[in-house]
This record gives sequence, structure tokens and C-alpha cells, in this order.
Amino acid sequence: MGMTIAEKIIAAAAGVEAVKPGDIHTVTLDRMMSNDGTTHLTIDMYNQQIKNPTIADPEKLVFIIDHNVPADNPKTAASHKKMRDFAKEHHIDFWEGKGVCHQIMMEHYVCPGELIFGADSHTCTYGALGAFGTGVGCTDFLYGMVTGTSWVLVPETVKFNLTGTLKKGVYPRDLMLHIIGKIGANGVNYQVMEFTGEGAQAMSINDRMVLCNLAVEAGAKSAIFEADETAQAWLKEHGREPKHLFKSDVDAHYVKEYTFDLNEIEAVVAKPDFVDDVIPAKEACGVKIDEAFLGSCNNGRIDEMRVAANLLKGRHVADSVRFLIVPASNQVYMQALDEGLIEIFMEAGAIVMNANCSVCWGSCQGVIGEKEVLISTGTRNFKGRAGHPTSKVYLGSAATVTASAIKGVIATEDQL
Ligand SMILES: CC(C)[C@H](C(=O)O)[C@@H](O)C(=O)O
Ligand code: SF4
Repeated sequence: MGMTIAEKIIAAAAGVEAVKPGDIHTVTLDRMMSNDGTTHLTIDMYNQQIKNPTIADPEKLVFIIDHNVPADNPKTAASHKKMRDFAKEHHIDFWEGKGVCHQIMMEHYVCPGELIFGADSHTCTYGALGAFGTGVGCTDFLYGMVTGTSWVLVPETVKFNLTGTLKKGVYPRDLMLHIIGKIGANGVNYQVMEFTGEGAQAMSINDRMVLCNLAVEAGAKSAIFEADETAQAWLKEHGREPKHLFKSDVDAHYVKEYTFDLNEIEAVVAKPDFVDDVIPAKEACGVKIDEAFLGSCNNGRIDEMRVAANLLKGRHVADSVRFLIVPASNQVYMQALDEGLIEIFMEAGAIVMNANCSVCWGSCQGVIGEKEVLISTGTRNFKGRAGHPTSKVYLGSAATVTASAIKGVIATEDQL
């Protein structure tokens, strides 16, 4: 029986010839990332609960302060200091205020064929480069940090065959929200989403990241694209070499297969309070909003900045709306500056923030108040996700978010 890309990565990390779904293997991790969401907890456990603790391989570790940066209260400042000091003492690669963790990882670390654990649920983003990334809690992270190893229960793989091309005004984020709406929030629980077909092959790394990143919102353990020529060219541009270039075998086993025709996808929004409550964006048009957010590890890259700038040029954000634009990393920020996009944002009345998670989650700047409505390119819209428990979050594409910021109500780009 052949193997899928994900199975081949796990087999390589386990040092065995072959694996199959349901097997449990001890694996050597290629890399581990932790952010300021939980690293302080991991450090406390390391210091207080382990006798004579050591770090197996500091070179494989990356600590990133991105969730609440710059710190907005003394408690956060203290947990950041703990992380900073620990990273220094143990010679761990450390990033602060340079961008959202997954964006930093993609720009600087991830290689095809690697097995990467991140103490963050959207670690599945790394599948855009053909790596197996998965989120773990801080106990598992600690174990990996101390031993350099962990265990993996080999997941089943589900094939997502993408055909055709997206229409004008429809974006990969619409496609992925559509898929999640169709299969549901538990649609691929503990499974790997493998994207394939000519629609997948034609996608840029940016677009592949959009798809892989949101896979966890359908319950996925991970998501993956084959590291084809597009991925290899991207990697080369970023000065890195692939670890392995794995392809799924023709006789690999998929537990289920779906086909999505990209021509049929429309602009959509996910309604409050569930990511899988997806409706055509036109059905939500007219809902009054208080804030709009363009950013996050899902949708804060240069492609989305360009979409927003294109729509904002010569227009203005509605007086009643706060439009937060937050590049996913400083690299994105600087490119947007170079291309004159930041000027367009400022002239249009948007608030441009430093690269961080921002209001993608409700603990950073930009949180919304009682009964306020946000339209967001973030990853989640659960109750209270962006602030007050009575507030509401709609998720949409960069175009829908920008059009809504201009109109003051949910709108699609063709209504401008
Ligand atoms: C803080 C972190 C642990 C969390 C996650 O795991 O995803 C956050 O990034 C999120 O998006 O909710
Ligand atoms: S941008 Fe949002 S989804 Fe991504 S890591 Fe930050 S809080 Fe989590």
C-alpha cells in the first residue's frame, strides 16, 4: 500500500520504512515553535516540575512574541520578560514584534518534508510548503523541548481535489470558508486535508497558506500541499533547501475524497458565532458594522494588502467604522510601504498597526465593545473572540472586509 505525503513525513521522522493510519510512532521533531499565548506556562513547568531540566536541541526551537505585542499591561510585560530571558539563557531563536508566528515561521524556517510542532492551533499553515505542522498544548511542547521527540498517532488523509479557477471577486479565503461550511467544524477531525488537482497546483504559496491555515477550523490535525515547483521556487527565493520532496503515491489510501469546482465558489461570510456557519456574502450585505480588521496569519500578507489598497484608492473608510490594517509581518509591512500601499491606507482613514495578532483574538489591541459588530479576516468568530461576549464577528475575505469598511455595512467589492 502506498503512502500519502503526511504519512511519508511521519515515517521519516519516526525512522521507519512505512506507517499507516492508527499506528503510534515516536518521532524526532524537526522544529518547534511557541508564542506568547502559552510559552510562560511551558517555562513555569520546565522550571518547577522537571528535575534537572535540559533542552534537547535549542537550535530547533523558535520563540515568538506576537499575540500581545507591545505588552499592554504589567502582567503581559512580565510574561514577555520571562520568555525573553529564557530564550536568551538557552540560546533559543527569539522574535518579538516582527510578525505573527506562522508568518515568521514560513518566511524564515519551514521546509518541505519537516515535522513541526507549534504551541498554536494554526501550525497547520506550514503544509503550504509541504511540511507537516500541527498544534500541541504546552505539556506536549515541554516534552518535545526536553527530549527532542514526541509521539504521533498517524492520522487518516482526506483528499480535496480542486478543479477550475476562482472567478473575479472571489478569493482563496472564500473557497476555504466555503469548504468548512460544507464539511462542518468537525468535518475532518484528526485527519489531514491534502489539497490536490489543477486548482491547487495553480495556487501561489500565499493562497496555499490561506487554505492550510484554516484547516484546523474543520478539526484537521494538519493540511498539506505537495512541495511542487512553485513551493521549491518560493523556498529558493527565501534562501532555503527542502528537507525531503515527498509526493503521495498513486496507490496511497484516502479515507474520503471531495471535489470542489473553483468556478462555482462565491464570496462568502461566516456568521457569528461559528466558522462553519457560512452563507453567501450577498445575504449578509447591509449588516451595520463598527469595526473592520484586515490582518492575521490567515489573511495579512502582501496579496491581501494589495486587494485592500486597490479598493481603498480614492475612497474613504466610513466615518462610523474603525478599519484596522495589520500586516502579518514586518516583511509584509515593508513591502506594503515600498509599494505605496500604507500611504493609501492612511489617506483612506484606516488605522495601520504594528505586525501582530491584533483583533484576530480578543486580548490584543482593537478589541470590540458590547454588542459591537466586527468584520474580520481573522481565523475565528466564536462568542467573545474579538472582545465583549455580546459582540459579533463575521469572517470574510480581504475584499469583503475592505468594501464593508468603506460602506459602513457588510458589502462585497462589486458594490463599490
Ligand atoms: C494563543 C494561541 C494558543 C491560540 C491558538 O492556539 O490558536 C491563538 O493563536 C488563536 O488563534 O486562538
Ligand atoms: S493571527 Fe489569530 S489565528 Fe493567527 S496566531 Fe494570532 S491569534 Fe492565532
